[in-house]
Amino acid sequence: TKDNFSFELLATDGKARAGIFHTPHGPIPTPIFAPVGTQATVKAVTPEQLEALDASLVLSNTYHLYLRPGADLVAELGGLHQFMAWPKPILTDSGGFQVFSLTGLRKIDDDGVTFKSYLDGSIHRFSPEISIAVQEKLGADIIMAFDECSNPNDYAYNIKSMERTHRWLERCIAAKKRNDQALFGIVQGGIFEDLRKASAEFVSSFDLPGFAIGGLSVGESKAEMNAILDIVPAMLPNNKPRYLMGVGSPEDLINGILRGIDIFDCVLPTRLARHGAAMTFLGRLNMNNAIFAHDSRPITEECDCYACRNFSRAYIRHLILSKEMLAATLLSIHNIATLEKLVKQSRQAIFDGTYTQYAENFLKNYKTV
Ligand SMILES: CC#C[C@H]1NC(N)=Nc2cc3[nH]c(NC)nc3cc21
Ligand SMILES: [Zn+2]
Repeated sequence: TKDNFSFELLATDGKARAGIFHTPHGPIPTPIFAPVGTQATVKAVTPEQLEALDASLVLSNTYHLYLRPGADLVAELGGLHQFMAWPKPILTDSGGFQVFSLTGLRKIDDDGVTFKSYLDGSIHRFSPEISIAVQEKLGADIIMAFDECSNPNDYAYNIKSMERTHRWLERCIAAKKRNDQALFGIVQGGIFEDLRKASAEFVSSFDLPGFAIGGLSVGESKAEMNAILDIVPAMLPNNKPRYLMGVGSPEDLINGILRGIDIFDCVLPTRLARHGAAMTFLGRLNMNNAIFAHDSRPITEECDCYACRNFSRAYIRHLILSKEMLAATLLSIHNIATLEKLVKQSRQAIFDGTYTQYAENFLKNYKTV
């Protein structure tokens, strides 16, 4: 794994960092936002459009692809990069979060979990070894440790599930066979600083190519998330990428970068798009709104994405009201472009040593819904 992956820390500005994470499928400039392609597609967006958006990392999900079409089929067809025609870096989540959040969990024990398929209710088993084997068949560049995702507020249970997640990390490391995939450990511990410290120290004790902060963006308050982010990143090795799972909105990205996070992923830009909402640096625009009926302007004047270069707000509103599929494509392109622009501007500000001002200015103008 060593020679396939390396993290170059190029600049810091306070806790904010700018770098490059080198992978077998190319470099990932950080800070970076990764669109989510749960079932081996970023919904409503083609790989060609993602390339045009300068996306450099795309996520897919082990849980979903294991259930359909099956990891063996993906491997038979050349692995995820060939299967979804995405030649750049891919990250797969381990199924840890999904089996706990998406399905009626049947049973959890120290060996693994038994769960029901969200597709047909059939019974399946996941364990650290099974998750790693599936992720090795899928072939992503970055793979995640199999962790237990517990209620972030239950102290006693968090101790138990953190211990289990730590045992499972050791089993993931032992089960790994490929050396062209980077296994990221996941720091747990809910909203509890002492547990987070214990988890960060344990996970950091392994020489892994990168580290994720899990257990956030699972319903805790922004204040609770920021309090954890005020302390955890600095507990992780400075020379490895830090990945905040499932985050987030524009303001979450800014707050995460300010606290030393390098990699983000979230379904928000594409999910909002499918519900007719456009992301802007000032907040969200609900494109269904009648105020846009005669509005010939692009979604935002400053955006140079394909949607803003070619279409008016009135046209996009028409597509939404007509339930045309192009609405989801244009708004997804725009929303992904918006988050990629945010992280690109952040990276430049970190090189310029002006990130604090950039972040303050952004948060002042941004109206959280
Ligand atoms: C507890 C825990 C945990 C983390 N564990 C794994 N494997 N994946 C995650 C995905 C997430 N998505 C969101 N929010 C949308 N929070 C996440 C947290 C995790
Ligand atoms: Zn745009």
